[in-house]
Amino acid sequence: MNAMSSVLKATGLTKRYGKHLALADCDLDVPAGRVTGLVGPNGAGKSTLLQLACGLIEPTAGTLEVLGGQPGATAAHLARVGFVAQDTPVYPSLTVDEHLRLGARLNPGWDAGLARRRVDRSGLRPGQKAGRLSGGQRAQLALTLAVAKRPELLIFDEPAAALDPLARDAFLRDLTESVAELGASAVLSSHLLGDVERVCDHLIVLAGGRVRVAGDVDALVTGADSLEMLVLTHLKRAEAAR
Ligand SMILES: Nc1ncnc2c1ncn2[C@@H]1O[C@H](COP(=O)(O)OP(=O)(O)OP(=O)(O)O)[C@@H](O)[C@H]1O
Repeated sequence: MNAMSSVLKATGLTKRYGKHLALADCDLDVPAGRVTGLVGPNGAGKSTLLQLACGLIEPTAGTLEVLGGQPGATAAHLARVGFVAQDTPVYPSLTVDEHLRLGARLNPGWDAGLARRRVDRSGLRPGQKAGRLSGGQRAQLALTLAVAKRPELLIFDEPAAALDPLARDAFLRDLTESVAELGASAVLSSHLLGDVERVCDHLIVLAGGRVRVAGDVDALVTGADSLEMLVLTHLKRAEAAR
């Protein structure tokens, strides 16, 4: 378990695409050792925040520290973060085994045993081309590639959205187990509030590029409130304030 107190710390974080303001002056402090759910309507800025956290794009203003450093600044920092992007992209013409070999070559901390165990357990055939995998199998492969880096932080952008209920159940169980096994932290964006309620113990609600609420789920969801009611209340409030 790492001793760091924040995995993600944003101060005045702002991202513009041309004239469009995707994130506006966001302050965030995501504690280590949590599974954080990032929720919000379409276009809220969730993918933008996660891409900034992976160093795929740069902020327009403000700062974002990930694991105490600048996202994606060095190969060593990249190795500490595992990212599973929306639609869980893989290389269609490479086989499952070739993906694992590529992962081993690109990542200094690659855990070949862990990767092999996950592939066996998910029933993925080593010789199968990734382009022929089902959505659920592709998500399992993408999760394996992210986890076998043994990152300190796993970032997931709606990874389970296209999965059937059984595949989603297996994927979420796997995700939770992987985070626990690694002693890692995770940030997961999702529209599926039931999934968030099941796996997350910290919550960020984004709407219109602004942080509407952030905190531990236990502290935020009190009394008769459910996580779904809490999120809906904040989203309706944000909508009314537009
Ligand atoms: N590369 C880009 N160029 C221009 N505008 C962009 C770009 N990427 C995102 N946007 C805009 O920024 C805003 C935030 O987009 P983002 O993808 O971060 O939202 P999101 O919360 O992930 O949405 P969804 O739930 O639909 O995936 C949207 O209005 C979107 O149209």
